[in-house]
Amino acid sequence: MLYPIQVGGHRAIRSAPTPDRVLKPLSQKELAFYRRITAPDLHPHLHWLRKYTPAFYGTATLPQSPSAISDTPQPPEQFLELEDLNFPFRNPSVLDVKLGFRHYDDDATPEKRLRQIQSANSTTTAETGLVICGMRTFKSSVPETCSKHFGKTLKPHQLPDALYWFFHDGTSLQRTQMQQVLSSLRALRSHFASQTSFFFYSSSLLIVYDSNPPASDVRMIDFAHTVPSEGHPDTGYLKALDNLITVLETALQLPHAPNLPSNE
Ligand SMILES: Nc1ncnc2c1ncn2[C@@H]1O[C@H](COP(=O)(O)OP(=O)(O)OP(=O)(O)O)[C@@H](O)[C@H]1O
Ligand SMILES: O=P(O)(O)O[C@@H]1[C@H](O)[C@H](O)[C@@H](OP(=O)(O)O)[C@H](OP(=O)(O)O)[C@H]1O
Repeated sequence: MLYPIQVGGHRAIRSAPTPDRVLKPLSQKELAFYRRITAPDLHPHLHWLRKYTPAFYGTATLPQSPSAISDTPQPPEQFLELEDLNFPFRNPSVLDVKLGFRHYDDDATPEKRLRQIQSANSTTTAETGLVICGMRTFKSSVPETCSKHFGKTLKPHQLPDALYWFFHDGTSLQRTQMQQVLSSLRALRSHFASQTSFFFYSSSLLIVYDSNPPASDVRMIDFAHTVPSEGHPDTGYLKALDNLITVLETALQLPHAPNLPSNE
């Protein structure tokens, strides 16, 4: 069954048989990353990563859905079984924001590199290292969503407006959850600043909150292009994280509801 609260991404997440888990289509680099950070011999300097990523429960296979265009039986599909980050919340509002200025790894073909560079140059990524890949938020108990296409139409100066919109539940700005998220981002930043093990290309933060009861969570997701950095810091991700903190601080100071481009 398709997972009902997917806000970003280009491949369908599935609901897992266990209710607090999701299934994400498997990619080898993402599997390698989760195996590395859950390995018993992970260096203690990297243990913080386990707190800021979904719990990993191994791999799972599902039979392929029958194809409309072929009678030939297809091999079963493989998935990563991950903690469902929305599970603890009653009405989760969810934001997927991609961090970093470079969204391809060294294995990308020249064509893919060019596509990703052009995409970065035409969005908020080029200036801020941030691009909104999707969100859903409740306005007076009614869910509203924004696609990645909406995120791509934003100009850098509109990012605080977009976060204000995300954290406004139709009645009031959820300042407590914004402050909680800011604290989590600052804590993540302090861990991240000393890591020299990975480049997190094309990785996102999933920010989740609820109005009632007030609660929030911030996790790193999407490691399909996370690669060993062999002693080098990921300065692009760190700069993007700094910018996200500034954007959220600015959103908290906005005097009134902002004007945003229409989500058509
Ligand atoms: N562990 C999780 N718990 C809950 N929701 C999740 C989880 N992982 C992913 N999602 C949902 O699925 C979406 C897509 O996830 P993800 O970014 O990992 O996919 P992707 O297809 O690799 O993305 P991209 O197109 O950027 O490469 C997220 O925006 C989020 O809504
Ligand atoms: O968000 P956008 O602008 O749509 O860009 C896509 C996004 O970067 C995906 O992560 C990437 O898939 P992979 O993670 O599988 O590389 C996809 O590559 P693709 O065009 O090769 O599918 C891009 O098109």
